[in-house]
This record gives sequence, C-alpha cells and structure tokens, in this order.
Amino acid sequence: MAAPSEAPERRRPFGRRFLTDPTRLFQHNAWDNVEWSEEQEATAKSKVQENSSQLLPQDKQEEYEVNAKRYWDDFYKIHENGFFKDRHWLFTEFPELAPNRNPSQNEDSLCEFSCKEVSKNEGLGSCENGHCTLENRAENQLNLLKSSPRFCTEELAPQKLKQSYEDYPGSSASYRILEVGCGAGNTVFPILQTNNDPGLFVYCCDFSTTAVDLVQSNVEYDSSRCFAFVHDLCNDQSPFPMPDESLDIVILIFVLSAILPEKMQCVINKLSRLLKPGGMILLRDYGRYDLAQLRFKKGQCLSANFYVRGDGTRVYFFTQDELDDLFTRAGLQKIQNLVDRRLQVNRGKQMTMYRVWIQCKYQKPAGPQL
Ligand SMILES: C[S@@+](CC[C@H](N)C(=O)[O-])C[C@H]1O[C@@H](n2cnc3c(N)ncnc32)[C@H](O)[C@@H]1O
Repeated sequence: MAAPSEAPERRRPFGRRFLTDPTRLFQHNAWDNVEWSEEQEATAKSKVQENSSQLLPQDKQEEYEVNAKRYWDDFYKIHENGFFKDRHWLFTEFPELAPNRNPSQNEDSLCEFSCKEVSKNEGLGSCENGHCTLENRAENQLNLLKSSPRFCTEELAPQKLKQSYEDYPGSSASYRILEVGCGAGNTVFPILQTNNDPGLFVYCCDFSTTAVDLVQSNVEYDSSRCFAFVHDLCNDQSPFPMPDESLDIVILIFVLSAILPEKMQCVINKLSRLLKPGGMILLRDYGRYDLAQLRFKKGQCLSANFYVRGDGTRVYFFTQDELDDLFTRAGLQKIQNLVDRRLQVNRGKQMTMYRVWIQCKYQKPAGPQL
C-alpha cells in the first residue's frame, strides 16, 4: 500500500530479507519492507473505522488521563523488567547513540518484544506489548473520526527565566543523551554497555516511579555515567535536571504514542529546547494501521487513532506527516522520517502479522535560533 504520507526514503535497513517469492512466506519469521496491496489497505481502513465508531465517554477518558501514571506503575509492577527486550538493534538504526561503536558489534533482529513474550503470545492472535485485545471482526463501517487539532499554549521561544544550573548531574560530560519514557531501562542499559566514550552521560526518565526504581536498582546502573529520574512529560511544572541546550540526543522509543494527542506538541517543544544546536531527537513508534491498531475492539477508542488497552495504558498510531508536523513546529529539521513495514510470521500456526512502525530523526539547526 502507499505509505500514509511521503514515499519511503532510501536507507540502509538492517532488515534486508525481502519476500519476492510468496511460496517462501513461511520459511522465515519475518520479512522486511513489505508492500501492502490496495485491498489490504482498504481492509485496514475499514477495521479502524469500525473500531473507532464508538468513543469512550468523556468521564472515562478523563479517568485514563488523570490516572495514566498509575496504569503504567501497575504495568511495571506486573512485568518488571521482563517485558521489553533489550534493543541492540538501536545502534544500527540510531548510530548517534554510540558514534564510536564498531558497526559489527551487537547486531540483533528488530524485535520490540522479548522473545519470551512473543512466543507466549504467538497464535493468540491478539497480544501487543502484553496488552491483549481480540481481533475485531465486526462488520459495520461507520465514520472515521477526524483528528482533533493539536494545540499548545506554551511559548516556543527559549525560556528567559531559567533556573541556574552550575553543577548538575552530567555537567562535565561531553556527550549527553536523554531517554524519555525509559520504562525499565531496555534502551538505557544497551547504550551504557555499547557506548564506551568516557565523556558520555545518559539521563533517563519516566513518570512511573516503579519504572524508575527498576532502572535505579538494576546492577548495571552506574551513577557516575547515568541519572534516572521521575518526570512527567505532560506536567509543565516538572523541571529537568539539566539546562536548555545541553543535550546531544533525546530518544523516544514507543513513548510519544502513550501521550494524549493534544499534549504531544508541548512535549516535543519542551524536548527540543533541551537540545544543543545540532542535537537530535530520535523516535521509533507505532504507525497507522499497525496490527495492534487493527486488533482493538469497538469501545476502546478514545479519539481518532488513540486507544486504551485492557490494562488502562493508551496508544496512538501515527502517520509520517503527523510526526513531521510535530517536529518541524518545534523548530527541528528532518534528517529521517521513514515507515518500516514488517511482516512477522508464526510458522507453527501459519499466521501472518503486519507491523507498521515509524522511525524519525529531527535535528535542531546549528545556527542561532530566532
Ligand atoms: C510503551 S512504554 C515504552 C518504554 C520504553 N521506552 C521501552 O521502549 O522499553 C511507554 C513508556 O512511556 C512512559 N510514559 C507514558 N506517559 C508518560 C509521561 N507523561 N511522562 C513520562 N513518561 C511517560 C510509560 O511509563 C512507559 O514507560
């Protein structure tokens, strides 16, 4: 199918297994850069129309927003750090996380789940990040909801009133990375293991205190190289421990999708201010019509392309254009914005699962900002 927005850019994907002969479909666990037929796209669209035809009442919606932190705390109490797989593929896709790394190190398959979870869930036909939904096969097609406008009351201009930062954690580092929505640390610890630059300092934050506790209590947590802190991206009163324009990299892995769409622009603006000129935001997140979106049932939709899972956590499914809009409005310039369509195969059950992820890199211009 045609990408929801721009054509895919040329890249060196680490997934290079292409399904050219359909009879070989069940010979591998996954195929890269799969083309969708028009019919498949129409079916996906109709499933989304169906599962978004009935929105959750406003009071329930507010309850999920007010208690968002508690739902994620509960998630980490149940799964601890066993759910998301450590992602050594990060360095192939995002070499900026370890610029001095030897490219042959730690190559790994692109898998956002732990292998244990995938095999446990395979064939149930319905699990995504441990958030199970049954495939919705209802027939009615109703109106697809229109996207609500994104607004942000916050000024984009650099803040004039800054708190003074002289000796903050990582102040003497020469290369600073911040991971937001770090969960149990499945991105942070691979970065610390792989990037041996003595000038590296890694910050990570999450609004779930349970998640931050898991990071801090990990045996690999080294406070001379890393600082984990509780931070709610949607709370304007919640300060960062580092000054504006101090970070080389901000990374968001499946995090922006967990935020109320109306608040996304403020979050990206805030993160953009933390970047040094020339610094970059790296993102990987769910794309429109990903399997996980198609499997939501009627009654789980909060607003267009935004759903609540059975455990109370929420997820949005992006197009490339929406992400481009969010980043460019925050004053950043596109380095990469691509859609990654992968066909995962359960050979045992002869099942196919079409995944759609979006990957972006946006850079703060090096010149002076107006
Ligand atoms: C799908 S998980 C991804 C976790 C981690 N990035 C990973 O890939 O393993 C989404 C994460 O975003 C965090 N999160 C959601 N809303 C947040 C907010 N407003 N502020 C900070 N973190 C938030 C959740 O607690 C959760 O850890």
